Amino acid sequence: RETDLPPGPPTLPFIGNLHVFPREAPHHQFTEWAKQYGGIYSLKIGPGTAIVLSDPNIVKVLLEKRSATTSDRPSIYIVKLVTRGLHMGLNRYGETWKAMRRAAHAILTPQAATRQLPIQQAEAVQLLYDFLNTPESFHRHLGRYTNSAIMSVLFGKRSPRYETRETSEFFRMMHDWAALLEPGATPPFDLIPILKLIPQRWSAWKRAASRIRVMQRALYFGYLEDTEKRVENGEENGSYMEEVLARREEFGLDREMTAYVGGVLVEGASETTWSYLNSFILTLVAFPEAQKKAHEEIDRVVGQDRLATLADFEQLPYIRALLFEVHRFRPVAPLLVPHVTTINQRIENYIIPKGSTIFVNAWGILHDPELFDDPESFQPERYLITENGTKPGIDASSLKTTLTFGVGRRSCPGIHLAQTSMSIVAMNLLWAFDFKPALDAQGNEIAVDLFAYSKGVTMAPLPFECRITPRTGDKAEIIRREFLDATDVFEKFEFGLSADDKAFVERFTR
Ligand code: HEM
Repeated sequence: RETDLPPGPPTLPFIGNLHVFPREAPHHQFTEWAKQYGGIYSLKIGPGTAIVLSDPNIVKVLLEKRSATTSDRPSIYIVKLVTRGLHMGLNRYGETWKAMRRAAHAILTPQAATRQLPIQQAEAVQLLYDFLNTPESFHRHLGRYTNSAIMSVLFGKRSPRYETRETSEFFRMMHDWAALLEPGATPPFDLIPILKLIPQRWSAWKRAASRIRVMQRALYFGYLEDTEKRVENGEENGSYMEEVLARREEFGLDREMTAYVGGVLVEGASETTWSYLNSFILTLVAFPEAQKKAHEEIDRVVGQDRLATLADFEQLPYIRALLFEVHRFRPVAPLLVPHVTTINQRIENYIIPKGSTIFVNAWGILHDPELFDDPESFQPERYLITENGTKPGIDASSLKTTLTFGVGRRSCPGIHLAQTSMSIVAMNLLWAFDFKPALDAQGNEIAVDLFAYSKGVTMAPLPFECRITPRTGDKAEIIRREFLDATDVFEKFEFGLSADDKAFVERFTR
């Protein structure tokens, strides 16, 4: 380890800290090391350097104030093989990324999220309807909802069922793509470049990369062509990609870039929102007291006779606090997505060399007992006491409630859309249902496991069971009626449905 670097675990010759680098749920080990080495420490990965930040003040200085020079991403060979430099979320910081990001910003404004409220609200109604009919499949319903909602606002085309081709094929592709990106899933091409020369016929990873590339392109170009056809037929429905297509030249996007802007936004939105909403339900089941308070609040403000709308959200401080607490308690991306510095950075008395990978240990920050009272306990109230949930009386102004959406120029462009859609869904799920532990054969409650999570770069609850029941018979009736009333909104987003999709849709509207 170079003498100017922040401290870190002892290294071995050549490999540095590679032998102790955690392969599963790295945020836990990163948080343990933070206790030992502090809010900024370093890891040597062969000749390269990784810096781990667990101090919100240092995160603010390095990633926010110096965002112009800390917004690169690591160069990952397998990403290049699959996307050839077209992935906004994983691309290096450069002209292609800038053009894509410009387009994403132009369409994902808070006002645009409001314009898309009718379809978001209608998709949430279908979610309630699906929960009502087959509550045991809630995990799948959430998957359909998140994918269909983002597909509707981006490409103007919804998926009435999880089995609808666009949704099921998308999740199949994402499953394989995420598996390929997991640390350790491929040989260390980036550390030992000679491995890149292995021919495809001897390399299962290269074959997987080619297969995923084909699937990804078929989906993303397919979405785009469907939108173009709709526009040609005069069937615009205000979807965001209609605007991107119209302003393509202004944004500096060629056809490949345009298809990938849309596709990568669907990637960014689907699994994150899905995993967040699963954590939301998991915590409601695990913490009945919090659920009771949220129920009381929504009954007081919204009443029994109508669904909740975004206009109610401001009147629901406890539910807003509950949503922040879910982000804190189980952040979707506990280490965000790694950044890379493009110049040498001097910070405290250290020098971080150009090209170092920077991990923001969001998990460590949000579970730091110096910042949060009893951080392992679930307490929405903490966000009613201080704005960012930290202990009263300490100076934690560098820490924003949006940390889980990233920092600086690479922070999440979908934040407004995500917050709007998750607020609508969370309010209405609380309005409509009780969430209770599943029962075993003897009728005893089975406690949910708050630690049963996937162990990769993002964390999602492993499938769990629970009992979801409508809170009153009237509410069940209101949901059925609202679902029928949503037909008019849905129709503008239903194109090219398969025979099975059509049969499904017609069953309810006839
Ligand atoms: C619960 C919901 C979501 C969470 C927790 C989340 C979180 C994140 C995080 C942590 C990052 C990396 C930030 C960084 O590097 O500093 C990110 C990036 C990104 N997110 Fe989200 N996100 C969510 C929803 C969405 C939605 C709805 C969209 C699309 C509409 C989206 C699209 C993206 C994209 C394209 C990037 C890459 C940005 C870049 O590298 O320039 N995300 N998100």
